[in-house]
Amino acid sequence: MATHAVRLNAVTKTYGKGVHALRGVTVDLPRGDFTAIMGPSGSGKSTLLHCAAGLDTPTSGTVHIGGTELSRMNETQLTELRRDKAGFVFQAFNLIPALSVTENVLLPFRLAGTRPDHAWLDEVIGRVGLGGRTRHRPSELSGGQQQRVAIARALVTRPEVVFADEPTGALDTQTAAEVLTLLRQVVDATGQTVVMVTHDPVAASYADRVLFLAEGALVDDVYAAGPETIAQRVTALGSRRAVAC
Ligand SMILES: Nc1ncnc2c1ncn2[C@@H]1O[C@H](COP(=O)(O)OP(=O)(O)OP(=O)(O)O)[C@@H](O)[C@H]1O
Repeated sequence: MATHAVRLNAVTKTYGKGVHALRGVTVDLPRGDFTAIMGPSGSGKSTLLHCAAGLDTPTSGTVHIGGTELSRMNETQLTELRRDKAGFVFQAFNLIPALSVTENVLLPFRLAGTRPDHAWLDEVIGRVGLGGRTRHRPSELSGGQQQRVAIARALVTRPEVVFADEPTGALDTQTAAEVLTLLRQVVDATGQTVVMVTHDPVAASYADRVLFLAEGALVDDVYAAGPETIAQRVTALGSRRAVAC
């Protein structure tokens, strides 16, 4: 079995004729690791996440999720791969307003036409602390609770990896801390792999490893770092960029 959850090899992404969003990114994201991706606006964080998750296709290079290589897949195969092997958490929660908490969490099974494992469903809903709210609609929940529903939905299929794009971007500091603690617990308790894009050094400090991107290239990484160290590295990226310009 592959030791990496995700492997990128020499991944480039060029938009149109001249926007080099990724310039040859090579990185392994080991199973059971919580990785944060940081970098200035426009450095390629979301593009990297989207290429790693099969939401976008690299211009060149290869992406593996587990043992599966994505570049040879057609759109239908990629859709199935995303459904079976990836979970997604976005800044905007992306819940269906007319559905209850349980129905939102079960959505991946509804879309796939498969049966859920109800014991795991109950465990996931309990884990995110929504056991007493299963019949509520998203509008009856706080932002943090809605993001917990999205996290449960991302976990319920037992994906190879959970991709989170600014999951705390719409939350206040306290609620963000609760959501990040939850993600950390999920990684520690279940060995889940999480990859998270964030602008926030405090959010990134919950990760095992932080990757730093500048102008489409991986330029730095750090393990088990606190917010201050991470913030210093981000500042250093800014000056490196200014020098490069
Ligand atoms: N669909 C697209 N078409 C053209 N250019 C794009 C597209 N998506 C991204 N880009 C460009 O690619 C570069 C990287 O964008 P990306 O969104 O990955 O950066 P980011 O680091 O996630 O930025 P932010 O922190 O502002 O969200 C930017 O120059 C952006 O303008």
